[in-house]
Amino acid sequence: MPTSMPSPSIRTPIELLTQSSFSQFGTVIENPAHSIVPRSQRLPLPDAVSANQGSALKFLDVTHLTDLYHLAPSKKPAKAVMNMFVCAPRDLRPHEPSESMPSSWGDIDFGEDDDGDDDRQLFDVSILERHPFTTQTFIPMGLSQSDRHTQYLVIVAPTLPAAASRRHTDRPPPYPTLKLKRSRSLKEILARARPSPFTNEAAPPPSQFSRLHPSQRPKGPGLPDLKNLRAFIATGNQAVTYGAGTWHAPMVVIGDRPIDFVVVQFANGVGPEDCQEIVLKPDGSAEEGMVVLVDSDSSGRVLVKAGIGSVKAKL
Ligand SMILES: NC(=O)NC(O)C(=O)O
Repeated sequence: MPTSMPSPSIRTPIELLTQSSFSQFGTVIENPAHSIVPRSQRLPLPDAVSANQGSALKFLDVTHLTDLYHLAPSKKPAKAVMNMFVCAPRDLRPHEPSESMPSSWGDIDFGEDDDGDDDRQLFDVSILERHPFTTQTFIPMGLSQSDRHTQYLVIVAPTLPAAASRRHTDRPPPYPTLKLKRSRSLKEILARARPSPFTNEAAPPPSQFSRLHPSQRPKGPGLPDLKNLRAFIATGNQAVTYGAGTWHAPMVVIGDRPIDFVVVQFANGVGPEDCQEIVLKPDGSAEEGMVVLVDSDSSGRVLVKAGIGSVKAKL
């Protein structure tokens, strides 16, 4: 994989982080009782059971941890690890008008900072990374839902089809691929045929990946689709899981103080299997590269400018 790729100049507005807006990239973990998304727009709740002698409600399987390291070239097994990231607030630069394109995503209020009191700053996205063989869950500690002075952004991009990535790619990086099986006997071939000559089954047997929850399936080996980059603002009561292979920016804290995150993932210690990075370089004609528009009101609250709740919703 190249270590860098040319990037167009695109300005991306911020969306609210919700399970449905984020579903193609992974999962959002939150107590549904505190969700600010209207019930009609929520995905089905995870199953819950009573626990601790009736004193607790236990939501089951709230995120889908994935370990695909058995498909890694090194075959080195991974172990589950919990790391802690202490993420300092990022530098934002002052808003300047620009010829950059608006993001192709969402219902965008791309106009100049029109409300006299609102403040617009810019975050430059200069690097993306992915963990092809594992999910990665960021759990903020000590941050409340109502904390408006310190929040975090989750910046992600879909994956381009492999063919569209090829012209940028010298050597494909390690990526989970299903191995072609050795040539099969006639009996084995017939056993997979549908309708089956041996049973009444009509549906084809599922592939290894189709058995996985949609958020767990590998995204493909391609480069990030920068034109469809998305930026979400999280509240302190939300944790986030990046699906295996999801291109994302290193965590972006906005505000006054660092956020401590406990980070849960698998790892096998083989550098390019654990983490792959790509630097975004504004291409020759591009003015500024990939930029997230960070709008906030006079109290420092980040404003949501695209997707659900974009009508000047305040977090
Ligand atoms: N997301 C983030 O901040 N960092 C990583 O994913 C990492 O593993 O370094």
